Amino acid sequence: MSVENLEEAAPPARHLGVVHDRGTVDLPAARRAVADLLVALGKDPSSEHLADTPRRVANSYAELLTPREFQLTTFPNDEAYDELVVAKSIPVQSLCEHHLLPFHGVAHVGYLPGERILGLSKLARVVELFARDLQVQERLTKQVADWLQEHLAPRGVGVVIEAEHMCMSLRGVQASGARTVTSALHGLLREDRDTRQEFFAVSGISAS
Ligand SMILES: Nc1nc2c(ncn2[C@@H]2O[C@H](COP(=O)(O)OP(=O)(O)OP(=O)(O)O)[C@@H](O)[C@H]2O)c(=O)[nH]1
Ligand SMILES: [Zn+2]
Repeated sequence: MSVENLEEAAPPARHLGVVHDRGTVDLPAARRAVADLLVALGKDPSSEHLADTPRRVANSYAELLTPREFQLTTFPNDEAYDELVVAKSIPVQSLCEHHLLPFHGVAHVGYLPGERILGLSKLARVVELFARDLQVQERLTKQVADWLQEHLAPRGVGVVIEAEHMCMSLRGVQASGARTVTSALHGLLREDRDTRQEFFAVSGISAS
């Protein structure tokens, strides 16, 4: 089969451009601010050990706050697959907007296909899209669910995030190991008890 024929035989994929503009990081200003912070903390940013720290910290925040764009690739659900699709234990790491400290854990993202199915990697990419921001876990969970409902129009969506917050572990109450569980549901996963319980069971969450 020629290359052209192979391309013709490939399943039709639909690409939706995804741009999520939430402002840009001003790196020089961030570097200056980190140097000021070091001084405020009683440290000397001109010492050999700290000389490059403002640059590293500014770059780190820029990386953590800049979502990677991607194409939302979907395919026709030609086989009329009508059971849950769940991507389990997607690593999630984000920054708490109260303390600028990380929270990290896993996300379980599921949907009940309608007319189209989604390229599986996109479930993890949607989590990352919203995780690279200053967040609270509740908002992050809901943004992922809302976005999938809006862009994929499935018969249902479920998102569970389990995460440990460094602001709760390293400082303050120092509840190291405590994990927060949040969920957001749409469509049949919200309305139909059996479907919801199946999603929670597959995600390893007991839903009595
Ligand atoms: N709801 C929610 N709260 C969060 C999240 N991340 C951090 N927090 C909480 O945000 C709250 C901020 O409360 P404050 O009392 O203003 O901050 P604080 O004095 O540093 O509080 P402590 O952590 O209790 O010492 C804390 O209770 C954090 O645990 C999150 O994702 N969701
Ligand atoms: Zn916090």
